This record gives sequence, structure tokens and C-alpha cells, in this order.
Amino acid sequence: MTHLTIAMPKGRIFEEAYQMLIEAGFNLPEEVEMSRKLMIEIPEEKIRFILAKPMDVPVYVEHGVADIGIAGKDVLLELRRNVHELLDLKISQCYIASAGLPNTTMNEIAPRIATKYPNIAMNYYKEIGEQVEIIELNGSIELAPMIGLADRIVDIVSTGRTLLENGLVEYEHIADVSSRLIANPVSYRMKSGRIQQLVTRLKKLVN
Ligand SMILES: Nc1ncnc2c1ncn2[C@@H]1O[C@H](COP(=O)(O)OP(=O)(O)OP(=O)(O)O)[C@@H](O)[C@H]1O
Ligand SMILES: O=P(O)(O)OC[C@H]1O[C@H](OP(=O)(O)OP(=O)(O)O)[C@H](O)[C@@H]1O
Repeated sequence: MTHLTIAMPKGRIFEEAYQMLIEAGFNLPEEVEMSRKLMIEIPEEKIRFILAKPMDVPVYVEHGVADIGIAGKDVLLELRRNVHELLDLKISQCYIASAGLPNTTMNEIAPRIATKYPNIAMNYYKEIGEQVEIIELNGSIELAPMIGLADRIVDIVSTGRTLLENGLVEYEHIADVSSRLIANPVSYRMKSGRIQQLVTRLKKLVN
């Protein structure tokens, strides 16, 4: 049996992905959620998990140091790495939207868009024919329109609570997001049997 390395995103997706892997019969140690370990071996399955920042998962997979990985569609759309998308796991579902203060129009000359997804935002506004200035932030994006840094934000919405509690409204629905199983193209060819086996195991759990 060939060895498989799987890159898992830490944080939000990890919790749901961990449950899914347990349900699929992977014998992941219980303490993994609490631990600071970045690499977990399951010798009997010849599988090694590496725990990475969500935005780094496609990087590990593209470089082939991980054969497969789990990444949000937001991250895949933003980074456009050379990886195969194998399966929509339908976990960590949310969407990308633009939002801003209510009853406001975008500044006509150079509307400013705050986001941690500069490529997604740029592509979206290009498609609808708006020329915008992108202001890249790393988090708490909703602050930007509130304090006058930007006209709009482009960010993840899930429950809508963050927008609501900060007095913002949604303007445009840009893309649906869920977590995807991805593969390195060479691993996909060289380890196709093993990877297909894993896809089959996980597919049974996707509604
Ligand atoms: N509110 C949300 N609800 C559901 N899924 C979300 C939500 N926010 C983000 N996600 C999904 O989870 C992924 C990772 O989110 P998470 O908040 O764990 O990490 P991060 O913000 O990228 O990283 P960090 O906080 O470590 O800098 C995103 O890429 C997206 O696919
Ligand atoms: O619609 P909601 O359920 O409120 O979820 C949306 C929020 O969740 C994410 O933020 P996160 O908690 O990752 O914090 P961040 O600001 O550091 O990105 C996202 O960037 C939104 O701010």
C-alpha cells in the first residue's frame, strides 16, 4: 500500500473535517483537536495528516508534499493553484458577498473594496465592469466601511450575524463556498487507487 499525505486546514474546517474522517472510519486520535501537533500518523492506514493554515493547504498540495488536501472553495478561487478538485465535502458552507453600509452607493470615481480575497474581488468587479481599488486586510473586514476605509467589503457570510451586528447590509452574492477535497495532479495519477478509495469512503457521507 502506498503512503498518503493529507493536508488538513486548522481552525473552522478542521472541526467538521475531523468528524467526517472519523465517520469514514479513520482512526484519528481523539486528542488531536486539542493538541499542538502539526503532523499525525495513522500507521495502520499508511496515512499522514499535516495541519496547515487554510490558505496554505493548496500550496502544500500543488507542490506535492501533500497528495491530497481539504480547502475552502474561497481559498481555491482566490489562489487558483494547480490542483484537482475531487469532491465537494459540503462542510463549512458559507458564501462570499459584497456588503456595506445601508442605503449607500459606491463612490463613482474609485470605489474602495476592503477584502482578504483580492483576486476574487478584482475578478468579480472586472466581470461586472466596475473599476475598483482593492484594500487588502487580514481580518475584521467588516470594520472597513464602518470607519470609512472602504465603500464595500467582499467577505465570507455564513449566518449573517457579523454583518447584522455591525450595521452592514449585503449587496451582491458573489460565490457559494464549501470545503473541497483536492489532489496533486501527479499524485492523482500515481496513487489513483488509494485516492479513489478515499474519495469513495468520503462520498458516502456527503448528502
Ligand atoms: N463564518 C464562517 N462559517 C463557515 N465557514 C467559514 C466561515 N468563515 C470562513 N469559513 C471557511 O473556513 C475557512 C477557514 O476559516 P478560519 O476562520 O478557520 O481560518 P482563517 O480565518 O483563514 O485563518 P486564521 O483565522 O487562522 O487566520 C475559510 O477558508 C472558509 O472556507
Ligand atoms: O456570517 P457570520 O456567521 O457572522 O460569519 C461571517 C464572519 O466569519 C468570518 O470571520 P472570522 O470569524 O473568521 O474572523 P476574521 O474577521 O478574523 O476573518 C468572516 O470573515 C466573517 O467576518
